[in-house]
Amino acid sequence: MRAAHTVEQVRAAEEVELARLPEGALMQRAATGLAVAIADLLGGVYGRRVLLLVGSGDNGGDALYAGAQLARRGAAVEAILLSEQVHAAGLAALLARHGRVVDTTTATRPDVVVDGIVGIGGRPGLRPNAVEALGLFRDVPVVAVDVPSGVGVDTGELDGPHVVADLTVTFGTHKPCHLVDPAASACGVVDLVGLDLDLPEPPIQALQAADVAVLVPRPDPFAQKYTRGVVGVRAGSPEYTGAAVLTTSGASCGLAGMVRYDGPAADEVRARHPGIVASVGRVQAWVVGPGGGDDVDVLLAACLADGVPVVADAAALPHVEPGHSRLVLTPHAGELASMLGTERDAVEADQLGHVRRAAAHFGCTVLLKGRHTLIADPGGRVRVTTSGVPWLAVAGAGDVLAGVIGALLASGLEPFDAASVGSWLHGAAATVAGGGGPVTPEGVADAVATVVSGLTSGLQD
Ligand SMILES: NC(=O)C1=CN([C@@H]2O[C@H](COP(=O)(O)OP(=O)(O)OC[C@H]3O[C@@H](n4cnc5c(N)ncnc54)[C@H](OP(=O)(O)O)[C@@H]3O)[C@@H](O)[C@H]2O)[C@@H](O)CC1
Ligand SMILES: [K+]
Repeated sequence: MRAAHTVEQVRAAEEVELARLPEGALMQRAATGLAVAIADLLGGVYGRRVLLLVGSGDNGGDALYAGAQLARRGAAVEAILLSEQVHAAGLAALLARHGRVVDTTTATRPDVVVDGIVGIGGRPGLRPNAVEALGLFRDVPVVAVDVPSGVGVDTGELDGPHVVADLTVTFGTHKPCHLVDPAASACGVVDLVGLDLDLPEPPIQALQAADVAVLVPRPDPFAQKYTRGVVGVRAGSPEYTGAAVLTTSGASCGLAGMVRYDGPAADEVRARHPGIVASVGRVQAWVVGPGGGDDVDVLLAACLADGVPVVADAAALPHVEPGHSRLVLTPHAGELASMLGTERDAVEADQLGHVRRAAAHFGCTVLLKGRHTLIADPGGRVRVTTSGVPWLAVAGAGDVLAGVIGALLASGLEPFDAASVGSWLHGAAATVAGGGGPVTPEGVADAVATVVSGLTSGLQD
């Protein structure tokens, strides 16, 4: 599990550790991890040129100490000081190793720029002198210390100028900005240097393959199709039969024991999946909405009246009312904006805030689709999916996702787990299906079983 903690949580944990350790020890640990990561990126140290951008706080201190370590190993290290006051001991360490203080007119072209402008104490945005310094060598790789300066650390928002890093070396734990877009897209690769902090339960997590392997349902030896769960799909309309085929393809990923289809595209659905039963009967979960027509409000009400968990997607979303705790809503940013009475841009700019608001308002699990899909429960807990690929942004992929989540609900997973596991599998399936290239939604649906078998093969009793 990759965990992200808020600035307040990190500060509290650091305070305990700072009181326990000799002065400066924690920062030295951070700086050493940073220096190692920079050396890895450069493929060596001796003779490399490093430019440090140093702000007024301890983030600049980390950069200065790491610079001193690199200078000791033969790098030519220069520092632009962006504040009259910088970390004095860090600066002394750098100067003692023959590092040089320069300005924007005297800096030499470096092999790497190290962003030590601000860390977790920073406010969003950058001051003009930082913007100027960052503009000096635009094509040189940037390593951000702890966070790319200027991003909203706790919110994942980008409000004003900010660093765009190739690598971010963070300390102790991830922060929300490392996982949540749009800020996560400014982090590049994120490298975590452990500090042995005693941290509380993280408010934000990103499932990893090992976590999904534990959560994914596995049939017991005496399972039969009904005990594994039946998922019902009410999707498609005479105009949109494809949505019915794709939603049932997701539902047929093999994670539930049986799929029922109730809608106008039964012939198309059965042509692709002969095992699907096209009649109404008992189900353990419903998926409703993809490609839905005029009667989608009636169908949603019928699904909810069954008292089983429901995935509401696409055309069903505008008809959802608060108060159904076993509901999973799966909007994209535009749909969520309509549901909350705001603009798409506002949702995209503050994805974490809006998904949490929606989960609290509707009192159920909400999954906001995006590059890093977010899943929130009404209590504010959030999971982030980082397994996807850009090729997954393709028409029909959302129908497949709704089907996969429906299958997981039918198999007995709780809504928050079903949504986050389904989203992770969907992303991983796109990676498998595309092999690094384009994917079709059908290909993604077919690849879910391969991903699950890869996960569970190591867990057989
Ligand atoms: N605690 C620990 O044990 C460890 C901490 N560690 C490290 O410390 C970092 C946190 O350090 P920190 O608390 O000194 O805050 P930090 O982010 O460097 O600077 C804040 C100062 O910058 C300023 N400022 C604010 N916004 C700004 C902006 N947009 N643009 C420009 N300037 C801005 C503002 O000062 P002002 O100039 O406004 O007076 C503010 O006081 C953390 O990220 C990690 O790297 C590691 O070594 C591990 C051990
Ligand atoms: K930084």
